[in-house]
Amino acid sequence: MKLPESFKEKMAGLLSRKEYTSFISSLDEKPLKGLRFNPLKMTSGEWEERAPFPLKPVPFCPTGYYVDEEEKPGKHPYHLAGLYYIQEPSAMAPVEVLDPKPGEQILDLSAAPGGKSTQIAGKMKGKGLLVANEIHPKRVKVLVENIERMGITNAIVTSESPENLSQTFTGWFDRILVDAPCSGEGMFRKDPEAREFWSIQHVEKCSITQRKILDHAYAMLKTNGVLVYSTCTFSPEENEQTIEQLLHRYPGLKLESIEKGPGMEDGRPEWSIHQHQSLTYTARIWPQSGIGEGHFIAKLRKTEETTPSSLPVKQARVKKGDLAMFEPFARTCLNMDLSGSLYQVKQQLFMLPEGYPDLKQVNILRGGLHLGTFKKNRFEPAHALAMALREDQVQHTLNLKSDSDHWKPYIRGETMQTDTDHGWTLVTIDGYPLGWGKDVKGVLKNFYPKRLRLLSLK
Ligand SMILES: C[S@@+](CC[C@H](N)C(=O)[O-])C[C@H]1O[C@@H](n2cnc3c(N)ncnc32)[C@H](O)[C@@H]1O
Repeated sequence: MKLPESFKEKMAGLLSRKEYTSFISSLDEKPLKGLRFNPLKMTSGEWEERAPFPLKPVPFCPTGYYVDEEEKPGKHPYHLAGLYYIQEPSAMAPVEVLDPKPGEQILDLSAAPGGKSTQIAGKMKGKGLLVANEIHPKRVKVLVENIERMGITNAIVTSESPENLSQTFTGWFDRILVDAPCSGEGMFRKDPEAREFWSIQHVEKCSITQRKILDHAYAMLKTNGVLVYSTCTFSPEENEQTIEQLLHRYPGLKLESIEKGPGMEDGRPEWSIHQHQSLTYTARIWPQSGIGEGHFIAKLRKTEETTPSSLPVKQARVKKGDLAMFEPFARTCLNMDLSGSLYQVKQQLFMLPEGYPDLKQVNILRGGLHLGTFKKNRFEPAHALAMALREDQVQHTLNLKSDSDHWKPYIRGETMQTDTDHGWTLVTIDGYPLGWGKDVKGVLKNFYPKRLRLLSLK
């Protein structure tokens, strides 16, 4: 592999000769591919029964699997149904270290495209509140799509700088993940652009950004809260040195030891300025380990007393006339009660997650589960709602089978023939939702979102 000369020189200076040889030769091997099944939609037993290609478990992530190089998991309809998320295996490790629990308030500060947010949500089981934030306005759209595809109901998607977000959420979160923007050396096997873009100056620039992000993350953490910092790069400036400086700035933060399974190594105190031995508590994954492309992870706990912002819980609210449009839909289409937590923003209807705070100064792209849109005299359900339902929660389904090609016309946006007149119908693949159709007198009008039709057929 063609690598920047100054990168090679730097790594040769850091690693022993044996380590360097095995590191450099591993970069000539094929990158590892992986996916995580979605525990919000199925159990691991169901997944193992249904998995459409051969899989090998990722040792450090119970929902993670290695996928053979020749498989194309992005083309299977189970991907469209949100049954799994395609993710490089070592990127599955930080959320296992974060260890989110149902009912907690959790922030993913740099969340797009959503690999780690969707993993966090899987562990929260729909309980508590996940704030998935992405500063970049374009990238946040993909984040919303992935949150919706995976059927997540308890997330707010925001697009703010860490600085702005910390004005609202002082001392508020039980757990925060900072999966920082970095120089991406762990992407070298996967992404030629990462190799071309690399420079010593970029490493330095990233390390400055990371330090600023961490200052704001610290401010947003509760007393006793857990902060996990991760990067997909090898440079000490962005890893051990960033953590070392963070510990100097905040004596109230304590490093906690990460349990290392096979292939995970300790962080390197000798690569930091003050060589704190506790930096061995951090974890490194190297490509030569054979378990993933490369990551650095640190786990910290805040011991300093912090007064949390007092944020009032948002009150559910829908205009009476609009509610009268939603109710017939709910009565004739759903087998579940959604009333009580409904909230309206102009023509859009949402289901608020439990304990959803009233946020005035935050740019919110998705405040909970998008249920649908009030049109002229009718309610049209959202794709996000379809993706968050189970087939037993609706009255009418049209089930397509993944072992025939019948699902393809649906995701191309074509109408389909039925011999019924059921109205709103959940279209499923082997029983798992793909989207909505409206069945009127034997013809199912297609409501698979236009923006996804193109993506799905690529
Ligand atoms: C490594 S990626 C996140 C990947 C994501 N956690 C996942 O698992 O899918 C880092 C993210 O940080 C965002 N970012 C860039 N500059 C930032 C800043 N100053 N503050 C916060 N986030 C930033 C990038 O737009 C990018 O989406």
